[in-house]
Amino acid sequence: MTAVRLDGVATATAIKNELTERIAALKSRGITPGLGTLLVGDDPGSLSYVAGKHRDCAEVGIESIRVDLPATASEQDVRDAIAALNADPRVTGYIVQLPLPAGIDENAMLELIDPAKDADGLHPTNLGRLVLGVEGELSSPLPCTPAGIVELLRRYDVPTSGKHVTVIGRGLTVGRPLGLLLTRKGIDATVTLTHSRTVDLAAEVRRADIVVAAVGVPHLVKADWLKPGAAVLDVGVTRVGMTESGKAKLAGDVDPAVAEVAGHLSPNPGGVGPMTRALLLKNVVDAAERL
Ligand SMILES: Nc1nc(=O)c2c([nH]1)NC[C@@H]1CN(c3ccc(C(=O)N[C@@H](CCC(=O)O)C(=O)O)cc3)C=[N+]21
Repeated sequence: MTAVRLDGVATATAIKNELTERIAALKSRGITPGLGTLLVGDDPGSLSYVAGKHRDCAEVGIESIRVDLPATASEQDVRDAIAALNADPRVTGYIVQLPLPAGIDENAMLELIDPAKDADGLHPTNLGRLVLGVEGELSSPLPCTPAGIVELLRRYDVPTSGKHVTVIGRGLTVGRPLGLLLTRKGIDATVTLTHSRTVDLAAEVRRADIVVAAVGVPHLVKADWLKPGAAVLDVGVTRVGMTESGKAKLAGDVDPAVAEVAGHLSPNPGGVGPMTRALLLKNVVDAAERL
């Protein structure tokens, strides 16, 4: 068997095309959506993700405002930058790129974000609305990677209702909110949320119809762990060296041999990463439409 490729690049392009019309409609009402990014330090991965987000904005006609602080920035510097983003009328939504350097209290910084401008859905109010299952008028931004994963499954008609999903990783940006999203009414999956203390991870993966790997352990998920035909989403990325031309060599959380057993597989790169960025743009447009 060779798995159907869950093409995140093509799907993200489709989403961006849909957003372009909504952005034009906002502009005709005099509202220009603007995405702010706050990056602290010079981690090469984070620099590359932030650059990608600004490229995406340019592509769809969202203004983008970039704030970069040096790795030596104090917590007060970060507080000040967040206050400035909250006050800046050009910024209709923004993200604080994670992780922040050691010594800066990440949770405390996330609490300072104006929930109405929280493009990542990581402010406690918005995470709380995800737990409450608030939908409609007050609907909150969803964390971008979980929303991107669910959207990728939906657009490829991979059923979730009543299906068993094993999520590997309990981090703030992926595993933990993904468990909440997948168990919402309308998505209706049964979720096993695993982590570094899980006993017999292979057994938890083996009973899954859908496996989401988001831990940053290269090639952790093996072909012989899978139920044949399962859908596999490879989210983690680890820099495992450099190519001769000086580009970073990246490895996902899923062993490439999984493609022979899985029914669907998201490549990495080219899978969930571009979807994360597309859903970030959607959060920005949603927030601007609520203005
Ligand atoms: N507050 C916050 N929100 C985030 O959403 C957030 C974050 N912090 N910190 C880091 C992680 C990681 N992340 C990625 C986004 C896009 C790609 C992506 O597009 N990757 C491309 C390849 C890399 C590239 O083109 O630069 C791909 O998978 O095809 C990867 C990783 C968002 N994150």
